[in-house]
Amino acid sequence: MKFLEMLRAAQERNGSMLCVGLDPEPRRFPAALRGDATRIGEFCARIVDATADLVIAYKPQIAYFAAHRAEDQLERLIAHIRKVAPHVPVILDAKRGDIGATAEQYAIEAFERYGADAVTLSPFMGFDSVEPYLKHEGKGAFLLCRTSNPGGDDLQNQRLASIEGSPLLYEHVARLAQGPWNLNGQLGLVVGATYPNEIERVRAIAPTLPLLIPGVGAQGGDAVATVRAGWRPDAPIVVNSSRAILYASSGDDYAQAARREAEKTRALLASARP
Ligand SMILES: O=c1ccn([C@@H]2O[C@H](COP(=O)(O)O)[C@@H](O)[C@H]2O)c(=O)[nH]1
Repeated sequence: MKFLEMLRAAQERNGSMLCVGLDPEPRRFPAALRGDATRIGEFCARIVDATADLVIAYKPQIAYFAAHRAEDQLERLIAHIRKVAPHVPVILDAKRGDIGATAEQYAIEAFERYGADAVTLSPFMGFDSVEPYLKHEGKGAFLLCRTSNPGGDDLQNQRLASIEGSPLLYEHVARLAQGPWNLNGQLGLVVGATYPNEIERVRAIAPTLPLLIPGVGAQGGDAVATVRAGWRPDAPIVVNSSRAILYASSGDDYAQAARREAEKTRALLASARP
């Protein structure tokens, strides 16, 4: 099944726009696991077990694994997701961007080593840095467009005077992804929940693309405004929350607490659907 089909199927089956972000930080683990980087995979697997019927996707952020030499645990975690939640797509948040030859290797890493269904990419180096990912049959790629951090303004909100209509950079990225760059029909965009007006603008430019929307929860993005701005019946929105769910409790009940927080967020997102 192609990535977008998987996403639509998971949205339907779990009635969800919520993506749980897997950003494990051993120093924030419950006492029995705290500080132990060898138990990253186990911590995340319990979160997956507790939320598999509530989510549209999982988004492991690779830095949280690589920082602790835990890439092998990430491989096993994704295999675990395949086993307990085969209907839920995995988006590897790696934000890669490099020349074509190197991008080919990054694509192999994401799709063959880890077995991810989609990956996040920086479009900054242009189309030849994105193309190698599109050659992997049925795999998805989300291009950073209007990111959730305040520093996103520095470049993404600059006007491109040399392009017809003088679009802002993030608007231009949205146009490219909706149009000429979307060779395999599996491209999406990353837009921060902290900027609902920009989500609306991106939606106007890219009406059929899936949007990956981080920034609700710990970053304070407005979940209701996000759905109102981005929801379309035929183009999934994938609203990510990581820390607010992973660390809903610092006790042994962390997985149950994560489930309750995920249920709450899923319901809030659903309540905002037009
Ligand atoms: O614009 C972006 C792109 C990616 N992220 C990533 O999403 C999660 C957010 O974590 P929270 O704990 O829910 O704040 C994290 O992995 C970021 O690297 C983003 O925040 N903004």
